[in-house]
Amino acid sequence: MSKIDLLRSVLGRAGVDALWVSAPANVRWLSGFTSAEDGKVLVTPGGATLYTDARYTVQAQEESGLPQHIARPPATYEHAANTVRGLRVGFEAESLTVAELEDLRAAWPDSTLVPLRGTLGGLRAVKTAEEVEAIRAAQKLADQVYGEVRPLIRAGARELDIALEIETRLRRAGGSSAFDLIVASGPNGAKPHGHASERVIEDGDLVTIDMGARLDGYNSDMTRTVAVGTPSAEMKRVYGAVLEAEEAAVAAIRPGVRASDLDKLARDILTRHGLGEAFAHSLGHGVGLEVHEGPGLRGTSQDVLEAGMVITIEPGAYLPGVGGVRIEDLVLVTEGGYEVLSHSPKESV
Ligand SMILES: CSCC[C@H](N)C(=O)N[C@@H](C)C(=O)N[C@@H](C)C(=O)O
Repeated sequence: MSKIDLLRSVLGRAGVDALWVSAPANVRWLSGFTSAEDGKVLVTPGGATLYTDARYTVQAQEESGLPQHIARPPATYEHAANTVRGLRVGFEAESLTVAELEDLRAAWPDSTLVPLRGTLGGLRAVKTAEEVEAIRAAQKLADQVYGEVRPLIRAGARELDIALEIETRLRRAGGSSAFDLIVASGPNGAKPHGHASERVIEDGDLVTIDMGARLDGYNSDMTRTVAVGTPSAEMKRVYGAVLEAEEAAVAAIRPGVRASDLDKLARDILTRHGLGEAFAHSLGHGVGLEVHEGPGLRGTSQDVLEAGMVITIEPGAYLPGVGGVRIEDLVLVTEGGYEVLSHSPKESV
């Protein structure tokens, strides 16, 4: 079944006849068109059209097999008005701006606009074999670059210099950084998203490196925390607890497991070590065309793991003024359980 047909099969359940797709990752997934600047797809019972502007005429022809219409709003909306007349048209509540919604309402007076959440995200959570290979390739590049840069993480180096080395090597290999790199040393490790600063790494620091490669549009995500010299007994204990939680959560991955149960499993372990409050975020998330996508591995998640999902498992513990630890693997859910896609070593601390 094509992706468009798969989407049509869920639109009825969502209570709409058609969908106006505006989130760049969803546009790309449906149409193959890669520009995040200007691309929309209208899916109706009888067809699907890719809308973009004249800067992307050639690119759209090269990348997408969908029929295309080149225009800028409001001409885009006026062109689509005939097609959507009398239809209930879903729109992506998480990505359409209020201004765009107002313009759609003005241009489509004879349609009913219905806000939808997660319709395409739900479909994208289970990857095709090609998508899994793309993510595997991105992670392979990340593992290679991490291995090259690991010897540079030592006392006297600045966090920024480590980040620059990683970014440069990802670029040279034809990829890019999937997100603003996290290199957080010593007390900076207490910030889960401590972006690389001018801080000079000191003897005794733990250093958290959270990095991802983006290759052909697909992302990877992995975190390692390493010791420079000998860390304090307290941070060694924290590292051991986070590693225990991470390994236990990975080992519990299989189709049918509730994402919220996995989060609880890891959280309970950290709580037993007195670090429940220090685990300040969710256990993990899906990874694909976006670094953060479905399923969500958090306490409130309704998601259930399925074979073909690619997820992260990344417990952490953050102690303000002291430091932090996060350990993250990228994992494919398989029919029989799981396959860890990230292969960078987890060092003993
Ligand atoms: C801004 S991209 C950061 C990527 C990083 N590896 C990451 O996923 N960090 C997690 C702590 C995170 O942001 N988790 C989200 C899903 C959350 O808990 O809300």
